[in-house]
Parts: sequence; structure tokens; C-alpha cells
Amino acid sequence: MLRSKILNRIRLLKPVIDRRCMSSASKTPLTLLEVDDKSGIATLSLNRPPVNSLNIDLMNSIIESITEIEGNKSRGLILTSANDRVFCAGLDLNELHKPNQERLKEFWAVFQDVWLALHLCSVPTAAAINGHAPAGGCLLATACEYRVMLPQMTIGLNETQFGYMAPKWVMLSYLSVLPRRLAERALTQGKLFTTAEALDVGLVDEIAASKEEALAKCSTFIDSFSKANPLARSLTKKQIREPDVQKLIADRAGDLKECLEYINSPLLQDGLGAYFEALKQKSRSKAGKS
Ligand SMILES: CC/C=C\C/C=C\C/C=C/CCC/C=C/C(=O)SCCNC(=O)CCNC(=O)[C@H](O)C(C)(C)COP(=O)(O)OP(=O)(O)OC[C@H]1O[C@@H](n2cnc3c(N)ncnc32)[C@H](O)[C@@H]1OP(=O)(O)O
Repeated sequence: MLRSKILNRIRLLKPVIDRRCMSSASKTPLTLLEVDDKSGIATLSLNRPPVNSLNIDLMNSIIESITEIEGNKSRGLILTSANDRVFCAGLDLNELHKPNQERLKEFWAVFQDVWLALHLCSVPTAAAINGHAPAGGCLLATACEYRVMLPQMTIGLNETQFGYMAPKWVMLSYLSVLPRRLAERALTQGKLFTTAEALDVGLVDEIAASKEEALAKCSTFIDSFSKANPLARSLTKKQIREPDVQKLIADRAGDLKECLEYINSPLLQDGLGAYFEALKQKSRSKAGKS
């Protein structure tokens, strides 16, 4: 009786994300999922070259992997990158620049879903941040319960640097990790923290010298729940996170409408175009040098 009541409560708390991963045109999987048969801990690696930028397919693949991990009773989830320079470059700017409107609606809905799926994941979650994590990459990291980062990387919600305002629920994810005054300053500056700065302010919990060490530290965090009843732990996490989540769930349509208006605004499109062009230019000049 109690168990079914608890399960019902979890179902109520967790919005139904009924989304299958769309088969991508590419041959390589967009996410790599390995479950350690000794520890029972699942490692989910983002695997979309060159920078794990989040498009619809990659986000659906993440959601599908989280659903699989929750279903196969893994003891925890470590999110990391198959790329050793970039954890996740955030939203794929190709999805936002001069967007197809129907696709943009789907893209935004999947973006909302991937945050909900990770933020409410029923197993313990940790991010082994083995590369740069700007904007949406930082959001994935803050949706996890614990963060271990490698040196000489950057992390932060830098949207204001290219004319964006992060949506309310994205800001709430930051506020769940940073003290308000610091979160406000970092958001308004569009600050990208260095690894050392991120540790100093608590945006990340530990620094590791290598990806292996980061994965080990994430596993230690997950092991810290070994004495907690998994169901009670999951319910407690959802209960604490519910107020922020409800702010999105209560008005997903409003969030989508606001986002469409904002992303389609000439101000944002112009800023985004210039920003994206500068990125490509940088990449071309790098290629020219190598
Ligand atoms: C009222 C308000 C309501 C709603 C708001 C509405 C809209 C706003 C939406 C906000 C959502 C908030 C949350 C998320 C926002 C985002 O994530 S937007 C994306 C932000 N991302 C970035 O700013 C990162 C940009 N990239 C970089 O800084 C660097 O690439 C890197 C540090 C990640 C990696 O550097 P390098 O290793 O040197 O690699 P290159 O820079 O040479 O790049 C290689 C290659 O990849 C392309 N690329 C890089 N980032 C992206 C990206 N995000 N999307 C698409 N493509 C990307 C780059 O152009 C290069 O491509 P090529 O030129 O080689 O083809």
C-alpha cells in the first residue's frame, strides 16, 4: 500500500516525458551509455562532434538514456563527454539562428524535457565536467546533484554575452547551486567561470586532474547514498526540486511563447548571427594555422 502510494507520488511529481529518441541520420550514437557491472553506476557520455552542441536528436538521446538508466535500476548516473575539450557547447546555434518555426517549437519542448528529465532523475546524478560547459552545457551540469570539473575549463550561463536572457527555469537551475547575489551578478555579466573560480563559488564541488579521477569522485558521491532507501531518496530529491520544476510545468506553453518571441526578435537574431559568425571565423583561422 505504502509503496504504491509512494510510486504514485513520484508519478505525480515527475512530468510524463513520453519521447523516443529520434533515429539520427548519423551512424555514431549521439550518447554512449555504459553501466559498470560491479558498481551499478551508469556513465552517460555526450558524443556529438565537434562540441556536443544540443540539437533535437542529441537531447532526445539524453532523455532516452535517462529513462533507460531509471528503468534498469542503475545506482547512479554520471554525465560526461566523449570529447576531451568540450563537455557541452550548449544549445546548437543552428537550431536558433534563422530557425524553422515548427522545428523551433519542437526544439524548445525537447530542451524543456531534457532539463526536467535530468533535474528530476530518480537516481543520484553527478557531472564529470571534462571540458568547457557554457550556457546549455552549464545547465546540464547544474541539473545534476554534484559536479567535478577538470582544470583550465570554463563553465557558466553566458547568454547575456550574445544578447540572450536565460529563461526563468534556467535561472532557477543556477540559483539551486549559487547564492542569489552571486547568481544574479554572474547571469547579468554572462560570466564564464574558470575551473578555479567555479570551485571557489561552489558552482562545482571538486576539481580533478583527469577524467578518470573525475569519474571516480563522481562515483564516490553516488556511493554516499548507499545507506539511503532509493525510493525515499528519490522522493526527497523530487520534493525539494518540485517548486522550481512546477514553475516550468505550470506554464510550459507560456515559456515556449516567450522563447519564440525572443528568439525570433531582430535584436536576438542579429546578435546571434554575429556571434555565430565570429565562432566560425575563429574556427577557420584555427584551421588555417594548423
Ligand atoms: C524571455 C526570455 C525567454 C527565452 C529566451 C529565449 C532564447 C534564449 C535561449 C536561452 C536558453 C538558455 C540556455 C542555453 C543557451 C545556449 O546554450 S545558446 C549556445 C551558447 N553556447 C556558446 O556560447 C558556446 C559557443 N562555443 C564556444 O564557446 C566554443 O566553441 C567552445 C568553448 C565550446 C569550444 O571551443 P573550441 O574547442 O575552440 O571549438 P570551436 O569554437 O573552434 O568550435 C568548433 C566548431 O563547433 C562550432 N560550435 C561551437 N559552439 C557551437 C554551438 N553552441 N552551436 C553550434 N555550433 C557550435 C563552431 O562554430 C565550430 O564549427 P566549424 O566552424 O568548425 O564548423
